[in-house]
Amino acid sequence: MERSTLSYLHGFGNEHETEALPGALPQGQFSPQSCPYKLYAEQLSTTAFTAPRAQNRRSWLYRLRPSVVMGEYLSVDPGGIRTAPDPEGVPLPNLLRWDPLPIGQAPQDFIEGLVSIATNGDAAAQMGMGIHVYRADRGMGRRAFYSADGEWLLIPQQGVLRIESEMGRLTLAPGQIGVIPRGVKFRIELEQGPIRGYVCENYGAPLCLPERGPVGANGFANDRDFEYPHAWFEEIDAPHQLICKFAGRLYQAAMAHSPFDVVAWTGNSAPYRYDLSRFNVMNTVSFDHPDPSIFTVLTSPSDTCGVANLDFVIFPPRWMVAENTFRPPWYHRNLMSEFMGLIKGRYDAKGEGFEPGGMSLHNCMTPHGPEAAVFEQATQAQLAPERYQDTLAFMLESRYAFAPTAFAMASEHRQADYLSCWAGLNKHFDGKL
Ligand SMILES: O=C(O)Cc1cc(O)ccc1O
Ligand SMILES: [Fe+2]
Repeated sequence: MERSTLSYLHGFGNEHETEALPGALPQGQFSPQSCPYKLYAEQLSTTAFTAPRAQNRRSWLYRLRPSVVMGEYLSVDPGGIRTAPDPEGVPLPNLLRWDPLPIGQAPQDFIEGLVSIATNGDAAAQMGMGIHVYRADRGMGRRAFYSADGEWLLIPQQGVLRIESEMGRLTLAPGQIGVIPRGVKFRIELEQGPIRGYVCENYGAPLCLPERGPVGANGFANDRDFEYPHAWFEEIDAPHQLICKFAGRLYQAAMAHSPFDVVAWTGNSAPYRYDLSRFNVMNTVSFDHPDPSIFTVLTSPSDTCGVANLDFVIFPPRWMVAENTFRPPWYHRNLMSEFMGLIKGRYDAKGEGFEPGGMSLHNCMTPHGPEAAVFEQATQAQLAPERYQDTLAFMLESRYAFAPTAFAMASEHRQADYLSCWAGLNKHFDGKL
């Protein structure tokens, strides 16, 4: 497999500018009468034209042909891909957990291997998300994809992939995340396969960095660590297939050339990646277990201040120093619904059963917390400073309850006995202090 060494532009949401050929970007204006190299100018708006300036996202693309030069969209089978509201999906209060989905026997590319696990909200109302698992052992070749339904957050768990997009190329390995804005055409190639990971298809407001509040001007995910691709293009006049996800359906359109023909672009909406090891972890240095919102990497706000459409939260390697404290996550019930995955290692509330590549769903107000063995250990341990090593879990937290898909409910990889990991939580109360 080819291994690429790509360089990147830095800074979250910056007004980046990049050209694959010198002088390809028009200077001083976006839309001159004729563009350098006789390219076509095309604006890509991923927020409304009139969105407030701080949230407004758009880029100008300078390409060999405008995107409209393509065949008609024809409806195709969506395979395992589902979108909210999913008629087969029922939001359930039950605690649910899945073992990792195997990568499979038949050769499949990123799109062919996609299967949806849960959805929430309503794509048409631009709220909520779809959660999918991707599995692939070959690249997409002359197939390209975009979603009109939402922005795609890729969370790799195995293998190394390369996002080849209209706006350039990025590699992605476990421990990194990638975000592809709504509408941006891309294909996934393999650098080191097979690949497996999670996708969060965000129907709502584009992900942005959370506020820092009293923490100050630095910390958590720092803007400078977000990496954007340099412009890259190919000039291939041969048949390509464009697949589009629109209003929950999949369509396919023929193209007589590569859609990856953008020679230069400028703007603040483009795919980006972030290495989760750059997350500057904040936590207590005194006592008690803070809310996991301290680990929010990116958030998609809803229309209610402080109540997210979606928070992407991680549980990274860190020192644990809390004194006289039950250190694992507390037992709790939560307005927000929690979907979790594991990239590597062990998660501190669970032992065996929550494996890398696995998933759990704890919906709105469903009680949960550490399993019995973790409780025993945590209440008796000597509380010395301890480093949580080689571990990386994540949570997609949302105000909207999740509906697992029919596939996820029927899957042989769903753990029917998940509840039993709490069964050993016996009563210790004896009426005495
Ligand atoms: O339920 C979970 O495991 C996620 C979680 C972790 C934590 O440290 C505090 C609250 C919470 O929901
Ligand atoms: Fe929780």
